[in-house]
Amino acid sequence: MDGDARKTAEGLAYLSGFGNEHSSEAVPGALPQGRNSPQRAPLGLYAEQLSGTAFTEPRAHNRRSWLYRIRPSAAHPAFTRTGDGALRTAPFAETVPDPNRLRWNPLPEPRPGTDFLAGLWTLGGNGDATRRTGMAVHLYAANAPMERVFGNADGELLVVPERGGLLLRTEFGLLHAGPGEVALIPRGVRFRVEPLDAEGGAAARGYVCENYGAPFRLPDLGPIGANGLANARDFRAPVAAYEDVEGPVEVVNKFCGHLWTATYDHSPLDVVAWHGNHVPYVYDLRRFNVLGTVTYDHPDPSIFTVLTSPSDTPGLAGVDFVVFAPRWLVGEDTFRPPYFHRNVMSEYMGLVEGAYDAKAEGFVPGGGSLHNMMSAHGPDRETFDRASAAELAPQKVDDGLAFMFETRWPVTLTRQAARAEHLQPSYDDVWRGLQRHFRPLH
Ligand SMILES: O=C(O)Cc1cc(O)ccc1O
Ligand SMILES: [Fe+2]
Repeated sequence: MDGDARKTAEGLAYLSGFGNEHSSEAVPGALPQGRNSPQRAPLGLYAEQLSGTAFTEPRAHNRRSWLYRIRPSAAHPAFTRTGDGALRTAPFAETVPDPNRLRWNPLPEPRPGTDFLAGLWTLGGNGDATRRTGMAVHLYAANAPMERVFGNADGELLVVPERGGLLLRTEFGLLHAGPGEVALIPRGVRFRVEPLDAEGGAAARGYVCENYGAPFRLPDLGPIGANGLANARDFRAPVAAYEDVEGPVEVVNKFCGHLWTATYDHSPLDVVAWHGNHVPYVYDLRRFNVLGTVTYDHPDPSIFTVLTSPSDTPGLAGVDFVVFAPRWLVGEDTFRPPYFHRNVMSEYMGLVEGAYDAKAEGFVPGGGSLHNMMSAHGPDRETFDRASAAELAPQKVDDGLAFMFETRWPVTLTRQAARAEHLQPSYDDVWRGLQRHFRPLH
């Protein structure tokens, strides 16, 4: 059974560790021993493999799981096209890539009865889902539980709640993620989302990075050593839990950018036992071991990488998930906030709570900013003036939680993002009025 499972505050049990060969059974004896495909699987279950990487990828990166389920996934009728709503997928060609610095306010409140899938709204992205490369930035706002089940063939989904918690019912079991945590649903894994406990009946809100490329993994630590940043043991996978439901269940499948639907005669969340490493997980960003300078200068934000999806070029990520978590700043003779810069990578940033140390105003929880490849950005005028004059005592930055999806290619906007009412009209103004201070000595 799940001897190593630990329960959290929400009463859910989890298995700990990133990339582990986990195993779990909701009914004792459901998991075959010594082989994956016995002639007859225990308890009359069907055995099924779910591959997240090619069979032949190196063992260190290979992802697959074995599922023991009431019906095989193959037992379903044909899918037919359904509306894509506000969901868009790479390649993104609705607009011309924009070199401007852009910033959005939060999404408007959704209509009552909006579930997580209907509440997904795509901002933009890059690459090509059919080539399993690139990424998309989505936001979500949901005020109703999903009745239907969703699965995404196009990539994995990294969910970053900003307001309200989410209960994720997956083929592998239940996960809970609230603001300050992230949840990852691997490619192809079916799930249903229930928004929980957003205050005053407000919609649950957040961000989603859809990663078409190689599955997110922990970054190498190089000279940092064997510990630090996100520690593997803090990632939590669910324990097996299944629905034994006979009757119509709608299953929606995102495939190469479009939504397809089929009505099954049973719930596909019918996995009684499983083992493997292609599994959903949650991670509490407050566990991130933030490293930084103890001498001088502002280090590059790569030291804040939680998860990375590598490309074929060593050191070049398809997308990195980076978190700006509470930390001490002690740099001497140092401009401490993020520096002015132009980056070959493209940066989408969001805010889970509080404020961000490069922006005095206008970058708000639930909103986001995009600084595409080579666009000049950094501290706003107010932050520059304040930090240039600040007394450099040790300072705890603990009034916010920001994050970045940093990607190798420019993010091309969807039409709805380019025309959105919640797109801020004069973001450039935050860098207006930066005074010249140059005084040549002669
Ligand atoms: O633009 C940003 O705010 C993100 C960022 C943070 C930082 O500390 C250094 C570089 C960088 O792009
Ligand atoms: Fe930046």
